[in-house]
Amino acid sequence: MPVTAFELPERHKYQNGFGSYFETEAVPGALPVGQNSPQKPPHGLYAEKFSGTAFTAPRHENQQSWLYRILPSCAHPPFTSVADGPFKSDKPADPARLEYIPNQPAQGIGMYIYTAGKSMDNHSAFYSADGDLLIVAQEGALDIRTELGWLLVRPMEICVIPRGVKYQVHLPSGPARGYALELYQGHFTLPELGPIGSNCLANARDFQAPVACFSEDYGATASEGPNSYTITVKFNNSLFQTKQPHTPFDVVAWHGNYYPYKYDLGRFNTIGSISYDHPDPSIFTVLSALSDHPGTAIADFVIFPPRWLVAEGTFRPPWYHRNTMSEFMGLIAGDYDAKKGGQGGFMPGGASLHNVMSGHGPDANSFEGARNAELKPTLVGKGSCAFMFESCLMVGVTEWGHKMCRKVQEGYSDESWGGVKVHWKRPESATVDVHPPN
Ligand SMILES: O=C(O)Cc1cc(O)ccc1O
Ligand SMILES: [Fe+2]
Repeated sequence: MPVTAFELPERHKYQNGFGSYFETEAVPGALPVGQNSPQKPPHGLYAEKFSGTAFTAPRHENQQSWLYRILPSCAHPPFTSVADGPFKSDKPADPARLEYIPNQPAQGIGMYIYTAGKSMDNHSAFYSADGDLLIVAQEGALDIRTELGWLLVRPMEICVIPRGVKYQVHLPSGPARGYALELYQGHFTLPELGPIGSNCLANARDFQAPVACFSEDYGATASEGPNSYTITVKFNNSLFQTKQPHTPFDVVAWHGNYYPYKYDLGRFNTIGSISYDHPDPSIFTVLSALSDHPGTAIADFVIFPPRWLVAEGTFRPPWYHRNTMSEFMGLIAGDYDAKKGGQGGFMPGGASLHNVMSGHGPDANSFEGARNAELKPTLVGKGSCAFMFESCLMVGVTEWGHKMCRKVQEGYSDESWGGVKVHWKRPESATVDVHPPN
């Protein structure tokens, strides 16, 4: 079920819809009427175009918003490199001979597990120039102040912060943990529904965009006043910083279809087999980032929410498989029916990576359980939700992910599948030709 609603502050009002064209003003009359860039925008605001696709992208893909703000984003001193940041790429000068290849636009995805113990301060903001960030909250709420307004993202909710949107994260319920997927190309879409029809899975009306909300701390010009606001940017996987005298959260009104949004996973309308066999998990896709090849995603965000299993004569958990796509899985709450938990099991906050063509499936205990289970209608995953980032790209793991995090579970393969039993019984009537001899 959806996350329980409680009284939200005024700033947490939302506009509902996916890929919609919204308009919102925190002060009446702040949006210009009938044009985007009047000679003098209302209330002395600056008009700023914010594009999420190339200007000439086809209409159905085009994403942009117009922001009406107290000062334009360009009003800041130069950025300098953050040499000791986590994405450090600075190297001392050396006499090596170098040749340069032409720059390629970033492609693909990045996957992260985050933990946070303290809120960002009111004078800090961050943005990624590399891609859109899909955040999966697992523990602790994130109250995210963005240039376009606030999003409260609680466990069992997700949000997407598009490339370039500045934001500041607060932790209203204490320490937070979760997962994120950074998409370096394109944007997320809702999956096609095909014969399912015009509703189900994630419905467009359940996506929520913020309303405009601004603060007023500014110097009269870009260079006036103490440079007390720190802006950090992730640019080509390196961090850079600048300080400016005015708040970046000064957007009084905006309109457009390029904006951050959130979604409550409890609203997902899950579809499954009502006859037999286990369908492909693509029926659980919430959001998809398409490649140029139809049906093959750069990234799919797939969830495994509580659902009724009724398939007859069927091995109900996921089958054993090797997948041409890579599968990164996480557990938001509860347990997962292919890995029943306990010692060496899949735990909330944990993750697994089954890369391209790496064989996997239920662990031996889950397999034996499901093989012998009575096939009555069963609610699986009550109070639980696993998810998967699935990609057509092979996934590399950083030094941090391999070693430095010291969280890689020893013996995972053996504990999961070392104990799978042979159930093969050769029929006595069968004649077999075993060659070469063992
Ligand atoms: O590997 C997994 O647990 C994820 C998964 C679930 C499923 O129902 C079918 C295929 C699949 O990869
Ligand atoms: Fe899988």
